[in-house]
Amino acid sequence: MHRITPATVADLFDIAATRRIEQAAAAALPAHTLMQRAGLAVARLAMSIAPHARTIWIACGPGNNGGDGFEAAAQLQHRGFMPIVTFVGDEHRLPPDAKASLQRARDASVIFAQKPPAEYELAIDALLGIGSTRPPEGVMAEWLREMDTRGQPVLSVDVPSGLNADTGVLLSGSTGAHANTARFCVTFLTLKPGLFTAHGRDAAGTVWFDDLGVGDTTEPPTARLAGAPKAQARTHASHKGSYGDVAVIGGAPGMAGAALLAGSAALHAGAGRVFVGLLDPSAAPVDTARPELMLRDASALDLSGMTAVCGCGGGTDVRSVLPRVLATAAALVVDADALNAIATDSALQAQLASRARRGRPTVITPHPLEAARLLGCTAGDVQADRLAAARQLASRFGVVAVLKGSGTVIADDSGAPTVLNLTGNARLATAGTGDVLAGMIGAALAAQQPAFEAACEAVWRHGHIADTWSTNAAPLTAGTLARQAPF
Ligand SMILES: NC(=O)C1=CN([C@@H]2O[C@H](COP(=O)(O)OP(=O)(O)OC[C@H]3O[C@@H](n4cnc5c(N)ncnc54)[C@H](OP(=O)(O)O)[C@@H]3O)[C@@H](O)[C@H]2O)[C@@H](O)CC1
Ligand SMILES: [K+]
Repeated sequence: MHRITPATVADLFDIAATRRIEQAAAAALPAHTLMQRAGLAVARLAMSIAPHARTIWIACGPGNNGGDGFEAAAQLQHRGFMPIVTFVGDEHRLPPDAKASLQRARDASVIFAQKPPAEYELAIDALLGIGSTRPPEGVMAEWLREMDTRGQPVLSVDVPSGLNADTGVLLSGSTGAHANTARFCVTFLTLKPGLFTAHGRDAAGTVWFDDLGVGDTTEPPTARLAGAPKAQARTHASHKGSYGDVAVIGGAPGMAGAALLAGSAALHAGAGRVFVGLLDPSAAPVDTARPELMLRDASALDLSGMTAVCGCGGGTDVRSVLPRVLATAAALVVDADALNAIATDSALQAQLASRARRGRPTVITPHPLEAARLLGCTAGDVQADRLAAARQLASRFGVVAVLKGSGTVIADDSGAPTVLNLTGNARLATAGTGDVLAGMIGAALAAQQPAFEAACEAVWRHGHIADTWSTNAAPLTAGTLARQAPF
């Protein structure tokens, strides 16, 4: 069993693949072995989360997830803890593994109760796993709410109950995201994408993985965790030309700050030279705080040898420069208002899609609403399946798509597994952090990194700054974030 961190490199598998892996493994082992291993893993993690616990509430559901809970109860009872099981379901309709584990819990003299204990030190959620098909309701929903509000740590078995393990969507009725409840999840056989995006990260908390001794699989992964990027060594004899030129195009009247933030981020992320082409004709000719940034009129920049970062603070004015940017930029990051302009203009969409055919790398960085506009759907549709939405964007426009949000998704149209990013936190929920990310990706592209790798690495580093920001330090603003951009 090991803990998943932002440094973890691992494949992720959807529910269908997990079922196939489970079936193959179960067929090769004596009956009930997998569930006994799963229950033991739950008990071990429970003991390490709450070593001094006396009472442990285990809520068990009607399927094999509940079976894992019964098995954990038996194990904890043998180790001198007091597990109290509440069960919702029909004992006679339990699957065979779960039925056997229920018997083992009874044989171990585990206490079964109708209601959760008045006092407990840890709750184990074994209500629903990957077989969750609809929103939990009735007593199940009540117990999930109770776990969420009692303030004691919660350990989810396999997946938080009610969470779709493929998409990370939490079906209504369960909450799972109460900020004051410490949450843990031990997941079995495979890591599931839904644990790491949409509601998944809040609902699961700290994730542990146990392959139940099954080892590697030949199943193709659904997605992957890419881990920490390697530090980029720079040769001594390199010069500013070695790291390329970035041109930020944006900053319509009143919004110069967004373009300057992206420029600052590109600079700190190691770009050789950074130009900022402002769309505001009355903008100051120099940014005295960052004199390294070369401010220009957007229309005066020759982008043919540059990486353009287009859209930051672009307003509606960015529309007029987009045809030239899409046609001429050697490499391109399309962000914010440039994405909104493209979403409403089929000619610009065709131009964007034509870049791949011309061998020009392009990364787009939408948040869910921008993604929805590009796909002609709602933000809710995008959030309902973030991996699918990112893949659709990538294939429709021939780009690398970075779908921002909790568990940023990075997809391209090469057929390579989609990447889910594990860095970042709510410190990034402040204005301008998206501009900083666009600038960081721009710097990586300008240094000739392949677009998918550039996007994955910049997203990881951007989130890592927020993750390692000291709680005693001043709040992390976008300006500070840009200055921390590492290379
Ligand atoms: N077999 C093994 O050896 C191993 C199994 N493992 C464990 O098994 C888990 C998968 O087990 P599973 O397939 O039985 O699915 P699970 O999530 O328990 O629920 C299915 C039941 O819930 C019901 N149900 C669904 N939604 C509901 C709702 N909202 N409210 C109420 N009921 C609802 C559904 O009913 P139905 O939809 O059919 O009406 C069905 O009865 C997996 O996540 C892992 O923990 C691992 O330990 C590896 C070893
Ligand atoms: K569960």
